[in-house]
Amino acid sequence: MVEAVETMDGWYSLHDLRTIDWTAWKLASNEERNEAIAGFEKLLAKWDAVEAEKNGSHVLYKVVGQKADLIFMFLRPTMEELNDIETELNKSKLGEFLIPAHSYVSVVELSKYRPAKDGVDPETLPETQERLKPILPKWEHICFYPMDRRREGEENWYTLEKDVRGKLLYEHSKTGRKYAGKVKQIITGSIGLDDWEWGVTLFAHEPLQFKKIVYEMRFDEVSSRYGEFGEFFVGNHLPNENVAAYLEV
Ligand code: VOV
Repeated sequence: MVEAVETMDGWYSLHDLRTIDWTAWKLASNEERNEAIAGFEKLLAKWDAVEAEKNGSHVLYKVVGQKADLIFMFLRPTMEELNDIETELNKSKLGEFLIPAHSYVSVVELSKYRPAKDGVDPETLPETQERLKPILPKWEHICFYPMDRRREGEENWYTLEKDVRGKLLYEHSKTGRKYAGKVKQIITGSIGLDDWEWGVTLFAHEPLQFKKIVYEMRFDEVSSRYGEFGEFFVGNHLPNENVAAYLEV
């Protein structure tokens, strides 16, 4: 019988994409706009405080292209907290000008393909815990897309033996390691949570590195034979101090 791999699961994740209703925003009075910006800055400060306490993490980027204007990624210990964040944003003044564009629910995931070293459960290691509950990098660019492992005829990931899958992912990790310092990845599992099986969130200082790593990985067997990909979203970092200028009309 083919064996599933045990996963280690960390913080829950919500990718929340919004389009700004610029027409309504321009029609709003100065007071309304100022109130919306001040309220949003308060929310950002609240989320920053959660991050400083290491009880979660978040990032905000401006999406390039027409799929959305903003992409938030929130990480929290529970799904309830993700729900609270969405609701608070929806009820906020700025929320009146935000049109939902897309969302994705998942959980930070690492898998136990490698045998335990000296009988130590990797999940107990501090470095594993740090990767399961990561403080998201605030690098200049983000790239997010969902993916599946193929389940068709001879190309069925779910009928491969675990050691074969482990070997293919090891090859994958060797390609990934070439991008150390250039691309940072957060893999979130979404089987049973959203429409695809994994979310891939990449951060880079240079957007071209997204194209390079994704292209190079297409030739790894784990992607060429077993990878299916959804819609891609890319964006540029929006630091708190630039929010007011970004929203100025
Ligand atoms: C940026 C570099 C990078 C590095 C170092 C890296 C390493 C690793 C390791 C060591 C492992 C296995 C153990 C674990 O941690 O789970 C993985 C696992 C995984 N990866 Fe990866 N990956 C990277 C990057 C990276 C990218 C760019 C993608 C998208 C693939 C593409 O073609 O567009 C990806 C996908 C995944 C997925 C979906 C999984 C889970 C697969 C599953 O079937 O269980 N990944 N990955």
